[in-house]
Amino acid sequence: MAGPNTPSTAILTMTAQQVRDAEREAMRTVSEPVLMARAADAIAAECEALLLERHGRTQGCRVVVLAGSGNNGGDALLAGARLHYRGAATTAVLVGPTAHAMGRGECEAAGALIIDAQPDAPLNRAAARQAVEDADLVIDGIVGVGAKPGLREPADALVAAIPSRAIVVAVDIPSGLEVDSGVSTASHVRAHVTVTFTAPKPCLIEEPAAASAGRVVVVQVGVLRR
Ligand SMILES: NC(=O)C1=CN([C@@H]2O[C@H](COP(=O)(O)OP(=O)(O)OC[C@H]3O[C@@H](n4cnc5c(N)ncnc54)[C@H](O)[C@@H]3O)[C@@H](O)[C@H]2O)[C@H](O)CC1
Ligand SMILES: [K+]
Repeated sequence: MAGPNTPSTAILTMTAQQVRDAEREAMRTVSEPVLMARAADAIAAECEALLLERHGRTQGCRVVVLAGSGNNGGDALLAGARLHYRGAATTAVLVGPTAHAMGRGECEAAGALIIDAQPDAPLNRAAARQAVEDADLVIDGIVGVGAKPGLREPADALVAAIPSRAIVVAVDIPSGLEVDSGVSTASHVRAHVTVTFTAPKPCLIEEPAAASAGRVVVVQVGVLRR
């Protein structure tokens, strides 16, 4: 609940549309891959700090990236590739009908394991589920500000399989939440930390949704608040 010194959320937050407009403006001078690389650097640094705090190392820690089709999945895949280069064992689980090309390419180049959980392939689904159950850290890149609320299959079942001991880091928002409100009725990710870009979104500030975001880290990637 807001206290006397808490600024109004209208001042603090940016809606999905406001972020999209600001991002479009920024991309007149900075390319999308550069913005995404900055986002991925920040996500990977946060994940590494969490793994060091919990396990004393990154080396050998099992990182699972749940990646949807959009740029949110791209950010998460790029972060997973960076963690793999730093000694973590990254598994990228693709939960959308397509995968972000640059993100997938960087995971492949790094040597991370890639499981496409989308086609109706029971073996892939079982392998994806096992990877999630074994994870030390899960990066939620299922959807970001481009999303409609709720989780679809296979993401829904995979999120339900995340063990309570795993650290969960959400990219931009916990997937499944309604970006611009505090409503949290649809199925969604429950994160320990949310790494968000440019400004917090309303769902990261307004209760009850905010309870699913955990600690919120706001990262400036070069998109100006307007
Ligand atoms: N704001 C910034 O400065 C930057 C943000 N970045 C990241 O980009 C995403 C937004 O990416 P976008 O491609 O526009 O959308 P999403 O990835 O959120 O999702 C689109 C994708 O998801 C499908 N979809 C929609 N709803 C659902 C659902 N409920 N379940 C499953 N799939 C769904 C839809 O069909 C599309 O295919 C932002 O959040 C940041 O992470 C930039 O990387 C850097 C700058
Ligand atoms: K997300």
